[in-house]
Amino acid sequence: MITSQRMAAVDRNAEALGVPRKQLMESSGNAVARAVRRSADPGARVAIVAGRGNNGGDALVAARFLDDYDVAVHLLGRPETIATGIARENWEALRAAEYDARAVTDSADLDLGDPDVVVDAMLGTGVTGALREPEATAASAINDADATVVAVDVPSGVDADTGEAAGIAVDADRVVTFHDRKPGLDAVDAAVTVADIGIPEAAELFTGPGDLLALGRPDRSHKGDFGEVLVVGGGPYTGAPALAAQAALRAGADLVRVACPASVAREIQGYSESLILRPYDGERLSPAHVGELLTLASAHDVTVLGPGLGSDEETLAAVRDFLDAYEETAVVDADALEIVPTVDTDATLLCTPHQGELRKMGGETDEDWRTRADLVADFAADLGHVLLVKGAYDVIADGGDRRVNRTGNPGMTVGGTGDVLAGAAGALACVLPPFEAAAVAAYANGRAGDAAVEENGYGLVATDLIDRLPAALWGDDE
Ligand SMILES: NC(=O)C1=CN([C@@H]2O[C@H](COP(=O)(O)OP(=O)(O)OC[C@H]3O[C@@H](n4cnc5c(N)ncnc54)[C@H](O)[C@@H]3O)[C@@H](O)[C@H]2O)[C@H](O)CC1
Ligand SMILES: [K+]
Repeated sequence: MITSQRMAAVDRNAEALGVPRKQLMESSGNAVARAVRRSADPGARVAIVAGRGNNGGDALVAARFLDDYDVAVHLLGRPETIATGIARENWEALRAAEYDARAVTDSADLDLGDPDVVVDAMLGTGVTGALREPEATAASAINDADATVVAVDVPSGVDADTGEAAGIAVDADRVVTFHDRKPGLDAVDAAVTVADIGIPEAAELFTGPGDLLALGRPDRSHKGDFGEVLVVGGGPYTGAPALAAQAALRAGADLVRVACPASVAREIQGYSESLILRPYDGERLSPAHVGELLTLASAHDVTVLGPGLGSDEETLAAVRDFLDAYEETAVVDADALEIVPTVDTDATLLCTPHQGELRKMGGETDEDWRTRADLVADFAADLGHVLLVKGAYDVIADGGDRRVNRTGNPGMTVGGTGDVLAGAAGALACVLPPFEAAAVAAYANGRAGDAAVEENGYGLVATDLIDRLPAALWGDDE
């Protein structure tokens, strides 16, 4: 099963791996032609009804694979309104090769003839709302035809994720869907074929520019309108909470506050005026502070728990008490991680251990990233939380899904890059599900580190990553 949003991400990742969309469209079109061959013998009359998007593009390709059929192509709309270059190029190829291909601008002019097969390629995963004209009239003409209806990817008018139709939808006999089954097809009464269109498995397994699409594009007037992050950190160490807080801001959080011991407040403030501190009395986090921390945390979307807290037993007892009572989303990092396996919490946790911390949590790791991915996936399933295990290849797992991040470089083993990652994950977890937030945070943190090394060579320091997070998250794709 794959949702439309994830399909778009995988599509983009495939392109970044060197498999361009036009090649995917050629494979999709070929799969559509094979479905027509399963529906009627050569010589049969095939009416292709193509929309202006890539769903239509797939069928414009299919026409070239059906020369031994009597094919007529009906493009709904003027050719210059075709939405993508790859679809337009396929239209122009049909015209240049003098296929029977006509543009229908008024649905009253749509005449399917008396086809044996109709290919429904009006709309696929790009449909929004009820079918407008001319697609709506075309859909009823298709439904009235005495023909086998082959739908491309999803019957037009059906939402690929829910299977619902906001208005009229094509009633297909067969559906050829691409790469993986769409959830909405379970609600469709048709014979569904899943066609492999040559998307490498790596496009799903490895993070890539497609994973950033889930973020949307904040308009230029302001950074991502994300949410509010509380960093609970500081004590023995003061740089860590400051790095995490600054990273959360640069990764799109609207507001970040740092809850820290009063004894180190001035030192933490010294890292940046933009930090808003909420000091609690004393030198380190202790159970006495947990009540006020829970109140403070309830005014934020996500808590980043751990940077610089230290591992004093009072502090760890406070971490346990906090997680026992907390029910929202928390990124857990550094010394706080060792509490997670034995705490029974209703909170949604995104844990960011390096391999040493993973072992301290009771997890296993391995030098080979494939083995490590299996071990981390199993441990995440036992733990019941999201794991982002840092390494040359970061492994993200939530017990179901898993992803591997390849961005980053050896320079990033320098102290503090983990705090930056935790802060970025905190901001992203305000707007994305924790698994996606972890994958995007790992990808962006590594890309920021790669950009820093590209510009300055090695000798990277954690603060070099912070300023590069916005470009890594919203910059032009690779
Ligand atoms: N993801 C993959 O790996 C591949 C997908 N392919 C095919 O691409 C379509 C998705 O294409 P897209 O251009 O994003 O959208 P559609 O063609 O489905 O529709 C967009 C098109 O339709 C118009 N539109 C939207 N809503 C309505 C409406 N309610 N009424 C009328 N018109 C509507 C919109 O304006 C656009 O013009 C996917 O399904 C696959 O078939 C690739 O080709 C192969 C790889
Ligand atoms: K369709």
